[in-house]
Amino acid sequence: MTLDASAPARTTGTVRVVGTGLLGTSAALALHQRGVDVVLADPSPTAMALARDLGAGRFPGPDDDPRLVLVACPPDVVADVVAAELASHPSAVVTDVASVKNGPLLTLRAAGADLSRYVGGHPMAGRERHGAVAARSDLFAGRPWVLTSTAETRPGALELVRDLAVDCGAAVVTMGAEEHDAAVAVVSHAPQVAASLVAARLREASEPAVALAGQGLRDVTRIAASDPALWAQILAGNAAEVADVLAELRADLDEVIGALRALTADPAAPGARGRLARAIADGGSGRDRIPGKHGSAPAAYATVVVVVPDQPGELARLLGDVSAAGVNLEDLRLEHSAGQRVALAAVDVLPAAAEHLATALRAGGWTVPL
Ligand SMILES: NC(=O)c1ccc[n+]([C@@H]2O[C@H](COP(=O)([O-])OP(=O)(O)OC[C@H]3O[C@@H](n4cnc5c(N)ncnc54)[C@H](O)[C@@H]3O)[C@@H](O)[C@H]2O)c1
Ligand SMILES: O=C(O)C(=O)C[C@]1(C(=O)O)C=C[C@@H](O)C=C1
Repeated sequence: MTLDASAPARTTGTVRVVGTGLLGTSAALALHQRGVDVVLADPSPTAMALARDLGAGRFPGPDDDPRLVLVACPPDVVADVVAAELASHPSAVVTDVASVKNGPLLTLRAAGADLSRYVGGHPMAGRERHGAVAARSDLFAGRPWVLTSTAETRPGALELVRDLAVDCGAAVVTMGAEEHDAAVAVVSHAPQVAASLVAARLREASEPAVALAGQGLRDVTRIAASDPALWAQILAGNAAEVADVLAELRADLDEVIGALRALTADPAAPGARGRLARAIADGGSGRDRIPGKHGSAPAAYATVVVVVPDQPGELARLLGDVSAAGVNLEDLRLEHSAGQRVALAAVDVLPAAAEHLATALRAGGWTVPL
């Protein structure tokens, strides 16, 4: 998805982005592309220079007077950095993007920071990579961006931060910091632990076993490649909530293990198959609740599978042909099989367009298995 960079930005004045890694540089790129004056700051001169060279904004000058400061540094220093920015820019509204919200808020309140000018934030978008080089201007497009204003927040501050999030292409959701932390424990933090633990089982698997890995394993373990230092901070910052979700997960796992042990002892163990089926069905019911694009209900897309030769430019050619067929691409997944010189592209489109697309691609010389 691309943002409409030609539409005028709602954000006016200078935005100072502190922490020019993945999140900070992605927001800076989105804002700068829409004409917003973006100033970049990071204790790492390399991170700052990279962000500038990628087109995310400019270096700070002596006369900068930011209207808005976006803090995108690691969670364990976020409260200190927000407090310092509130103090150094006494007329600016300060927001942040840290994945935990209640701990930093309590620290700021205890330190006597001016909370009237602080609005906590958390875009529900990211990647398993970090640093400016992984940044993308469309990272937030269509994704929820949580804002956690408080009773102390002064009028207008929330709207200013809302405009920034909207200029980045996000859909703003407001909630309290505690409610946020409980929610992300279920939808982000416990899933990260589960993915990492599943992937960790692969360390001792034999080479022939790992070579059989298919798309299911890749889907479940993508985020296992996340940054351990960042996640240690996130999990520690939301420890009680994440522990509660994981304890429920452990109880469910114990049920499944119990059923499997019962079947090992007696292949006809009464109730065991039912418990296994329920575990899978419950997962399906949970998954069905995940919203689709723009927070809407998941659309039931049809998938057209296309064989793509493993050569430079082939995927771009396929995307060009999908577009030339007049079909909107809703999603795309690539499946590589070990030792094969082709990949399978699973092209998701609206059901009404699937047959037309398959016919058009076959006519264009693509192999589209029935
Ligand atoms: N990675 C994700 O998927 C994701 C998604 C949503 C929110 N977040 C949150 O965004 C924040 C940044 O994460 P990221 O993935 O961009 O990490 P990152 O490692 O890519 O970038 C962090 C940047 O902060 C800088 N930094 C370190 N200490 C600093 C300090 N004291 N003051 C200012 N800058 C400092 C680093 O030099 C680095 O450039 C974190 O709080 C994280 O919880 C991350
Ligand atoms: O998609 C990813 O790779 C993410 O890391 C995204 C994700 C998430 O769990 O959804 C991870 C942590 C952030 O705080 C917000 C977003």
